Amino acid sequence: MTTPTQTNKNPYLPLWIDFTDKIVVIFGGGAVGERKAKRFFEKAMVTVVSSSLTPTLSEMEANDSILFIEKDLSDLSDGEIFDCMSDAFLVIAATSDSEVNRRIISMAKTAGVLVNDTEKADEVIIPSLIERGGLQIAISSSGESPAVTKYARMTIENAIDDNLELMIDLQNEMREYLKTVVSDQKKRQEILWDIMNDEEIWKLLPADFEKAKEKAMGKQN
Ligand SMILES: C[C@@]1(CC(=O)O)c2cc3[nH]c(cc4nc(cc5[nH]c(cc(n2)[C@H]1CCC(=O)O)[C@@](C)(CC(=O)O)[C@@H]5CCC(=O)O)C(CC(=O)O)=C4CCC(=O)O)c(CCC(=O)O)c3CC(=O)O
Ligand SMILES: NC(=O)C1=CN([C@@H]2O[C@H](COP(=O)(O)OP(=O)(O)OC[C@H]3O[C@@H](n4cnc5c(N)ncnc54)[C@H](O)[C@@H]3O)[C@@H](O)[C@H]2O)C=CC1
Repeated sequence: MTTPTQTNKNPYLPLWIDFTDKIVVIFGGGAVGERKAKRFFEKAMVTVVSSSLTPTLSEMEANDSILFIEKDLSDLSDGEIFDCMSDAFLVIAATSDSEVNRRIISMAKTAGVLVNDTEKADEVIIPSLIERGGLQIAISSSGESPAVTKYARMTIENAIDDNLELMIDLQNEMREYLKTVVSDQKKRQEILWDIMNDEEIWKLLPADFEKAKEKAMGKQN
């Protein structure tokens, strides 16, 4: 019998997770560990376990942006590695020693902690990310070509309207306001799309937000 999951060969799905107060433990403080630390440090609590750090990671440690545990992982027992990841929500295996990475991944799986393998697409993939205020676009090639993922990010960044963040602010204010004055959801939806498709509002946004809002307010009549 064929189930829907069996016909869909790509097993990945994106999720948006709130990382506040979550612990991310990155093993390996090289170029890749640094890129991953930059992704997470403003949202989560990041610990880097490594025998060395890049200059940028050292600076981040000095600023208390990350916690650094200086260890040669080859010298550690399984128990000691477990201790490093015991409170983690996500573990990232990013050392240049493949054997060490395999050990970390197998231990994280045993401990039931989510794990990102930087050497191949495994349980968790770290995507490319575009952020414009509340809007986030995550991109992945399911591990098939990180270069294409990066290229797609740059292409999409160039295609995004510069004023998207301002439109998000306006839409957010308008949708909250409309909920209080227009009881019919379909009508609210129509008004919001009317605002979105108004060239003049897009032009007003960077010049005069209040004027753009005035014009948007006029749409409810
Ligand atoms: C599976 C994955 C594991 C993971 O989650 O880390 C992984 C694996 C590997 N990447 C490798 C190489 C490169 N990685 C990049 C860039 C990024 N890699 C990222 C994610 C991922 N990389 C995950 C899959 C993502 C997906 O699904 O598409 C991004 C999106 C996020 C981030 O890391 O921040 C970030 C772009 C950020 C941005 O700028 O937008 C470039 C581009 C460049 O720098 O030019 C290159 C060189 C070119 C190339 O090889 O394509 C190698 C070594 C290959 C070798 O030995 O030859 C492996 C191991 C392997 O798979 O062989
Ligand atoms: N996912 C991705 O985007 C990419 C992944 N890779 C993979 O990422 C891994 C790391 O690559 P880079 O950061 O460029 O290497 P790197 O050489 O810049 O850094 C490796 C780090 O691991 C640490 N390390 C190595 N052995 C250790 C041990 N026994 N104990 C403690 N720390 C140890 C080193 O001190 C160093 O900080 C490689 O396995 C590579 O295949 C490479 C490029 C991109």
